[in-house]
Amino acid sequence: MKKIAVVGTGYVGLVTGVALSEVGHEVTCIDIDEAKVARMQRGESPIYEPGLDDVMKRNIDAGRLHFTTNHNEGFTGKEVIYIAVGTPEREDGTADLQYVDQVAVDIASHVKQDVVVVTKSTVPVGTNDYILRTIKEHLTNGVAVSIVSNPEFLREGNAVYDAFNGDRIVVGADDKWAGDMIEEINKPFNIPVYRTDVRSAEMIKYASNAFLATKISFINEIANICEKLGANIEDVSAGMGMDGRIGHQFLRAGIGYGGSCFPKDTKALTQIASYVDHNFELLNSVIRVNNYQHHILPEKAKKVMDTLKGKRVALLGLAFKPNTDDMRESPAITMSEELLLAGAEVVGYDPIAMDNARKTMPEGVSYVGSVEEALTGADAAFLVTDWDEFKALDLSVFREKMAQPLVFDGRNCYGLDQAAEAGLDYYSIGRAPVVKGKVEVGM
Ligand SMILES: NC(=O)C1=CN([C@@H]2O[C@H](COP(=O)(O)OP(=O)(O)OC[C@H]3O[C@@H](n4cnc5c(N)ncnc54)[C@H](O)[C@@H]3O)[C@@H](O)[C@H]2O)C=CC1
Ligand SMILES: O=C(O)[C@H]1O[C@H](OP(=O)(O)OP(=O)(O)OC[C@H]2O[C@@H](n3ccc(=O)[nH]c3=O)[C@H](O)[C@@H]2O)[C@H](O)[C@@H](O)[C@@H]1O
Repeated sequence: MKKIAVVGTGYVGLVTGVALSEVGHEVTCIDIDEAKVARMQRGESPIYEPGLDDVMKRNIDAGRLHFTTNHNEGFTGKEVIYIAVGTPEREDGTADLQYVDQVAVDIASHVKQDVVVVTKSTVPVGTNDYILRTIKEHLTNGVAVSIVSNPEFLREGNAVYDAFNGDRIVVGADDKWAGDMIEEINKPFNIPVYRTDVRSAEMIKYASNAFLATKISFINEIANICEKLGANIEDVSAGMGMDGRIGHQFLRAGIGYGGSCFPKDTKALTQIASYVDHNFELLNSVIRVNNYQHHILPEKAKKVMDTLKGKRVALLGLAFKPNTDDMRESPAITMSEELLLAGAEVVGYDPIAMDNARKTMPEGVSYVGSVEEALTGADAAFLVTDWDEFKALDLSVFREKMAQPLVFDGRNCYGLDQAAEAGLDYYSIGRAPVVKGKVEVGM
């Protein structure tokens, strides 16, 4: 079992540290955020992630998982250091590498023994070479350093499950012995390991996210066409997905992808391509389609309602997807900006993300503590996030609480017949509208 340091305790760093300790390694997680570290030392996860607290507490109690703000203390005696700091988007869409840069300097100033540096953060192709150069330039003693690219594929909300049941672990190493060491560390997970060189591993991460984003934009385009032609996107997706070459996953039409990674990684990949004079036309279109899709519910509402001015609109769900409190690039943000601009009164409710929503949503949105409160007196309801709580609703609540039962569903949470039976006026994605309790089949 190895002695490991993990730098950065966002989703990726914390889940990586917790998972490595769970399989028996001794792990110290380092973060510069003192409040966060204090919480983690008490066994509290700073992020909402189902199941994470339990595994975290178990390993702290077993003495295998530690947290510190001190790099020197964290790096002492460690054979392996994982980098898991953020690589956010700069204004021009490129990846901001300032945190990675800082970690490289931190490593160089503090390591006192030979070390393998493992990059978990999503970084542009060539960055690992650059990190290694930076470390070597700043080294204060003559230790040997090697670098491995080991990109992360976890999904927020499923992060603990993914850590132990992922489809593959990618190990990109140009030094075979360093790659062997990281493969060995990951053996207890029993997940297939894919070995490659550093640059290919870096590209696998961007290409995977870009491909999944492409599937989503593709199905959203098909949905928008279905709607005009009187076809049903749910049936179309199901029928397409039965082809094993296509698969069912990431064919759910909706209001476009959000979150901390697809939006930033798709833009970063178009920039990476542009450095080598390649215009990534397909991915540029994927991004454009997604931007349009974020506006699709307010656009529908503008068409159906005479005006949004003075109308009370309930937003059900604010997080970018269910089972997370992450608001980064949530479609709820663009949507509420547009509704407020059109003069609507916007009321938001989310089962988990309310605290983060208050920090990130536009000013002017008000918040309530339940679905019922959100719907009371509302002229329209927007389903933004497909939380189980909303999917399980007795649809009579819309008729009972709202000024009029007008529902715009961005996630196709309900069947058309179900909406019709409940007497809703119901507009969803890529399907026929339901008007006055009747499905308007055909064109
Ligand atoms: N969020 C996700 O689901 C996934 C993220 N990724 C990638 O993983 C990387 C990390 O993303 P998140 O976990 O969302 O990060 P995050 O942005 O939520 O957290 C990063 C953490 O690093 C800390 N930090 C910054 N500089 C530091 C330093 N010098 N020393 C110690 N700590 C430092 C910050 O205080 C913060 O707690 C990004 O490159 C992201 O693209 C990859 C797969 C999934
Ligand atoms: O690099 C990352 O950060 C991660 O990005 C995504 O994970 P995540 O953003 O947590 O969530 P997803 O479940 O992929 O959903 C992303 C967005 O796509 C949307 N989506 C997803 C699937 C679908 O069929 N339709 C659809 O609109 C979701 O609502 C959400 O807004 C990838 O799935 C992870 O493999 C990757 O590690």
